[in-house]
Amino acid sequence: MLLVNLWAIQNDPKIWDEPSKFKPERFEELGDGMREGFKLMPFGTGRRGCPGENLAMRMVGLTLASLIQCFEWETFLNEKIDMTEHLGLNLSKAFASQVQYRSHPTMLNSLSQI
Ligand code: HEM
Repeated sequence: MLLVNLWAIQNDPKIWDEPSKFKPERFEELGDGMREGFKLMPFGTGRRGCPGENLAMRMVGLTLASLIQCFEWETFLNEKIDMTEHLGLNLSKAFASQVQYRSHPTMLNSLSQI
């Protein structure tokens, strides 16, 4: 079995400018569904690459946009969210965030009909 260290590739400063910074604009020039070669492979690649990639790329954006558009989010006491990474086979946050949310006033009508 071959395990590729994607974390190392995706955090390599020789490949990415300031790899640990949140810079979504670095992907702006990529068209819909286009890849960044072998520099970014969240869905694997080749024959065993993820067949759900196109669906996932649409659903993740749609779900995130819906959550932002429909609800107002805040942390308790307005503390900053700790984005420290927990290193393991999968990358997750080291500390869970506690947030509270309420329906956005302009969305109340639509949400109450779901
Ligand atoms: C953000 C969402 C997703 C991520 C990050 C993701 C990531 C991956 C990765 C890394 C692999 C292994 C690829 C490899 O071995 O090279 C994989 C395989 C697979 N994924 Fe996804 N996936 C996602 C969503 C989905 C969805 C929505 C579906 C189906 C509707 C799906 C179905 C599959 C299947 C069936 C495989 C196994 C393919 C094979 O072994 O031939 N995935 N996925």
